[in-house]
Amino acid sequence: MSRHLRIATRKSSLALWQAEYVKARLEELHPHITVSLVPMVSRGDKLLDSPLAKIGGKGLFVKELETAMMNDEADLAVHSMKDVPMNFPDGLGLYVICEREDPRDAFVSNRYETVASMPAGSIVGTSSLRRQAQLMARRPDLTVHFLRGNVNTRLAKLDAGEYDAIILAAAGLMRLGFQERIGYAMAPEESLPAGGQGAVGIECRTDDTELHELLAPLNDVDSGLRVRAERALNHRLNGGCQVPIACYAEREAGQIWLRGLVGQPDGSRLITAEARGPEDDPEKLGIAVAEDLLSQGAQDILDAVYQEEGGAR
Ligand SMILES: NCc1[nH]cc(CCC(=O)O)c1CC(=O)O
Repeated sequence: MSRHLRIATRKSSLALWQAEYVKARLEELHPHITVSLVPMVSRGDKLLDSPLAKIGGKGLFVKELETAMMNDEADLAVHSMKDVPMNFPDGLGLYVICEREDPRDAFVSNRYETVASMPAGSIVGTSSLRRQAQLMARRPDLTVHFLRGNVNTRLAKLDAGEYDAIILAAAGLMRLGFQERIGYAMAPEESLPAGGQGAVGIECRTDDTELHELLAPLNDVDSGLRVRAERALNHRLNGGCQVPIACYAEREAGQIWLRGLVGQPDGSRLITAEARGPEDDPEKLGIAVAEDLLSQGAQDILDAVYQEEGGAR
């Protein structure tokens, strides 16, 4: 079967890396197909300098790619699972979750080895309320400053001396060849990752069964089960990557072990929950852990964050 496939992708270096990765895998698996990239600018990219939390909206990074697929200008889109909303427009679906890269957060600094060794008053850059909440809970004496932009921009701002340290996803650094910049990968106990962090997913049209077959070998069962549990938790809490929700699933002794956390952005309160459940129903486990968090008052924290976003912070 010969076919030409078009991959819709954002233009950031990380998005392009991920699209090139899927292109290479597809061409290696299926010598008779050709693959090209259709790079495009998403609303999220145009707004990179403003706090995404404020301009609100999940799916800021995927909408343009979805429109391209629906208009038959592209056949598939490659996403960081962390940024993909739970629900898909009619006619599109998520068909593959690829093998997950390191899901942990990375501590990056030119001055200090660890969070613990930073003196009081040190400035840490991140724009993730999830990272901020967990950092401030441990070290209320540190100062968090806003930091957005793609991976290269963030490293450049660190190197310019604007921050004593920054925290970003290990996966993005590793994919772009910056692994030597990682001071250390933070254990889930120190910084529980965002749902889906480190995993790449592939979205395409539901009626393109020929493409579904071509994509099938890219699916990684282990990563898929874990990310499904995490996404179910996020979905139950109605959260995207702009809210202080963390969750991380591992497989252990034939079960899925899911940990979840909702944190007050200033670190004054962290709500945690965890549970183990059967591998045949990751969604049920995700919902159960989410409901445990809700029963402990997570909604109050989330409501306050949403209110802040809607306002003129
Ligand atoms: N929210 C932006 C984003 N989306 C995916 C990644 C990193 C790679 C990944 O999780 O697959 C990043 C950057 C970061 O959080 O540092």
